[in-house]
Amino acid sequence: MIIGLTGSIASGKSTVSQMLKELGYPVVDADLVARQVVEPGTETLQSIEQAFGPEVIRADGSMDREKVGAIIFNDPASRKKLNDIIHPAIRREMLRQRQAFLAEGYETVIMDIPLLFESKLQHMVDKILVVSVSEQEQLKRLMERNGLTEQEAKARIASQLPMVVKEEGADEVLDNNGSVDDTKRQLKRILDNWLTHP
Ligand SMILES: CC(C)(COP(=O)(O)OP(=O)(O)OC[C@H]1O[C@@H](n2cnc3c(N)ncnc32)[C@H](O)[C@@H]1O)[C@@H](O)C(=O)NCCC(=O)NCCS
Ligand SMILES: Nc1ncnc2c1ncn2[C@@H]1O[C@H](COP(=O)(O)OP(=O)(O)OP(=O)(O)O)[C@@H](O)[C@H]1O
Repeated sequence: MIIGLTGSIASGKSTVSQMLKELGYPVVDADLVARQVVEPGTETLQSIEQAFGPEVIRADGSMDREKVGAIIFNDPASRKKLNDIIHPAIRREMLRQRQAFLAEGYETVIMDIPLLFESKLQHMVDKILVVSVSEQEQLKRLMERNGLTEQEAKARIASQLPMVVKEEGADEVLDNNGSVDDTKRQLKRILDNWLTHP
């Protein structure tokens, strides 16, 4: 079974993904893949430099993530430009990693994809698990984790589909407003249910 793990920014996907790894599941992590496909020397990074200018490349040849983030989270046209360049490469690499895990004999693979709904990737997975938090908790956690102002954090939240739309598209919603232990309990219950009654 291919399980799609998604949610909104700072809703707790990485926290849940870590729990899944500890339970022994293989995880394809879209945020990690997004870093791999723009490593220095890749064609994707060259295209980004052409589109956004040499100022988004650091002296060591890597992408300046802070600069690119400041541009794309505040401007939908730039976000689309970046997505059009980077998403095909991300999708190819995610499918390759998924195949590799299946070929190794894993029967369940987790695909942690923050933009699963925005990029209409529902077809890539059999079940969708949405990690959800209240708007208030999301804003607080995002500001704390990334050291962002309220305005910067709100711009990032607004660059994705509303939480409620993702919940509506989910097979199961995991409520991550409570403690990490509470989230782990919910996760185990959902997995037990899916894997015993697929
Ligand atoms: C803009 C970038 C450089 C900012 O890097 P940074 O290290 O600050 O953030 P990180 O990559 O860890 O992403 C954090 C979260 O931001 C959100 N996010 C990232 N990119 C996007 C996007 N294009 N649109 C909406 N939300 C996004 C996701 O929820 C993601 O989990 C980076 O996010 C990026 O390269 N984005 C484009 C690739 C992409 O769409 N990644 C999302 C997973 S497919
Ligand atoms: N149940 C919880 N209680 C308290 N803090 C939490 C809980 N779950 C996650 N956090 C914290 O909230 C922040 C966001 O969580 P996490 O990084 O897992 O979110 P994410 O959905 O992966 O974010 P992103 O979309 O940016 O990759 C982190 O600092 C994390 O430690």
